[in-house]
Amino acid sequence: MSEPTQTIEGWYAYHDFRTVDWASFKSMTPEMRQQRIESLQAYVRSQHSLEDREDGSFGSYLIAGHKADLLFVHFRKTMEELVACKTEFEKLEIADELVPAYSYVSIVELSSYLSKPGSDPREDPRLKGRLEPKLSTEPKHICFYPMNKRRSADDNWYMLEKEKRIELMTSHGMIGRSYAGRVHQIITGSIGFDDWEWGVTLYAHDPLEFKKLIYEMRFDEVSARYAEFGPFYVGHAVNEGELASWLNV
Ligand code: VOV
Repeated sequence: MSEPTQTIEGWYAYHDFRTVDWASFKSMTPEMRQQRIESLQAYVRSQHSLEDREDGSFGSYLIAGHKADLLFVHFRKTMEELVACKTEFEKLEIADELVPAYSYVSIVELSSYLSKPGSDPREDPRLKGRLEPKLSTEPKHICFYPMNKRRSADDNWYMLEKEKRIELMTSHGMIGRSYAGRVHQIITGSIGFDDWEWGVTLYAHDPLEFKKLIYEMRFDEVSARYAEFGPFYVGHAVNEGELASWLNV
């Protein structure tokens, strides 16, 4: 049996994708619509104070394409808090018009592939920021997709020797690092939590960087041979004011 890789976990993550029921929204009186928009604005405002208290983080995004209209990303300290924030959202007046499109439950994960032998990665002062990411400081554009490492008879990631996995992840890390300052990644582990093994959340100032990076990684052995991907979502961050004008009909 090959040796499992040690991982360090941070905040729990809930990616909540929604589609707007425009027909229902348009059929309302302007007052009813306004009331619902204001309920969402107040909610978004309240979520931003999480970061000040270091209790979690939150981001709201508009999504391109027909798979979803909106994405709300929640980071929390515990799984219970993650469940509670879902319930809190469902109780908002506007929740009936924001139909669930997709969701993903995971936890921020750092693996020890590239840590120096004998070192304790927890002593790295940069670790807290990586395990407890502040979404308010991320670049505007977001890309999310879930993925697996392949477990087929010929190409089984989980049967590779640790040394081979380190070699492959080193090459992966080198490609990733050549995008430093252009793409920032948050890798969340989801084995036992959701249908895929990892969630990949990328941030960039220019969405074209997502395509460039993901394309380049497809040629790298760890992605070319071992990666399997779920649906891709791309969009950009909006504050409560932009969200309100976007919802206005
Ligand atoms: C900015 C881009 C970027 C950078 C710098 C980067 C670096 C790194 C490092 C250094 C490490 C290992 C240590 C750790 O920190 O965990 C990882 C780990 C991981 N990655 Fe990565 N990755 C990036 C980007 C990046 C992308 C675009 C993808 C999707 C792959 C693709 O083909 O679409 C990805 C996936 C992952 C995964 C699933 C893991 C965990 C694998 C496991 O088996 O445990 N990743 N990644």
